[in-house]
Amino acid sequence: MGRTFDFTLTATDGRARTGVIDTPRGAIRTPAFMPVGTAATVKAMLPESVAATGADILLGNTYHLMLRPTAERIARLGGLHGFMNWDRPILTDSGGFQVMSLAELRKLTEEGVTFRSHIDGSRHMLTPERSMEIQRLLGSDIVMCFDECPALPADRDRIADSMELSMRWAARSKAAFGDRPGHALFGIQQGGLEEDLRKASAEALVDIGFDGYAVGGLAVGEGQEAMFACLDYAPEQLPQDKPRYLMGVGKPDDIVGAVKRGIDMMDCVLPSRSGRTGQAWTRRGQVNIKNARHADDPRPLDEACACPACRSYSRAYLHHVFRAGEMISGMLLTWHNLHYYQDLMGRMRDAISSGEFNAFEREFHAEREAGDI
Ligand SMILES: CNc1nc2c(CCNCc3ccccc3)c3nc(N)[nH]c(=O)c3cc2[nH]1
Ligand SMILES: [Zn+2]
Repeated sequence: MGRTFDFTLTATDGRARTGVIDTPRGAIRTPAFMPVGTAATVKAMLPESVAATGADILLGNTYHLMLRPTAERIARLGGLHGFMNWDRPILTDSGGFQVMSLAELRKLTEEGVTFRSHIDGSRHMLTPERSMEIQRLLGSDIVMCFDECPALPADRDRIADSMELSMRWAARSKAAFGDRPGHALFGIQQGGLEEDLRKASAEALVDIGFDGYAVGGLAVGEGQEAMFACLDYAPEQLPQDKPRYLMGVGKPDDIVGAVKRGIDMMDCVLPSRSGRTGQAWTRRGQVNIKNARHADDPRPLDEACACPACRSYSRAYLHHVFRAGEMISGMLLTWHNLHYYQDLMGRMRDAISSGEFNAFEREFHAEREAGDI
């Protein structure tokens, strides 16, 4: 294992970029999509299957793992990589976002957030310092600052106060993180949809100094148009020589639009969560496999797809096992969706490398208009 964490840009096309993040546990090709492994598992997938889809890195979560089985237990067992049998890079979120969206009886102060577990009601506290300790115990390669992500819509004063709190927490996160060669700490930009507040947040983070920078506070109900309007300026407020990570995004067309606007990394529960409900993402749009029209269809989900579901099973079979509630249904559709997302990222990396991103984007949208899927 080397001891470095380095980002190298290999090509740009307009504002879109492609490159590689070298870490001691392996390289991350960007733009990258990171599957979410909430409770130390990418639901319905074996780790080797996640790797087979082309994922170079996956996400873990401070909030879920601190509650169960606790970070201390995972550390005693050798850390998250050994625990969940994934030896490539892991990025962990800092827990703040999940506390605000999952926990009960939350109390937010300058110090941090106290809350009750959504699992058993036990009382817990997360602070920048505790979040850094948990992520160190987990052994994650990319650590996220402890931040506050305000729900939108919110008035400007609320957004400003929240952003300033997050910047104070970013400084405390950096101080608590210390100097850990081979491990990275990412700052998280806040500021809602306010360009000047986003700028102030970016400047505060650069002053503190991070190995990468996330665009936080989006994909919280503002809608694609408002998100893209913010991405028309926010990524370029962040250092161009460091990875830019857009948190919690998104649907395939969100991802294409974000890469077009200079984003290098994304994560979303959508491909795995929707796979478990029978929603398949294909080049030609979404297919709900539970729909009766698939009951006798001998064709694969997507003729152009090389995943195990599309190579070896018919729509009729997938329709049947979903209707019957069989476990293989979620396994096959999750695998397909994660494969489709990684295939999309690979096609974008290639398009940017050959200076053909605009042609790629046109083709991407044209295929989806084709209809009849
Ligand atoms: C969906 N929209 C959205 N997600 C956001 C997240 C969470 C990103 N996903 C992490 C995750 C990890 C494991 C399991 C599940 C999720 C954010 N995280 C932080 N720290 N800050 C944000 O501003 C922020 C904004 C977001 N918007
Ligand atoms: Zn497939």
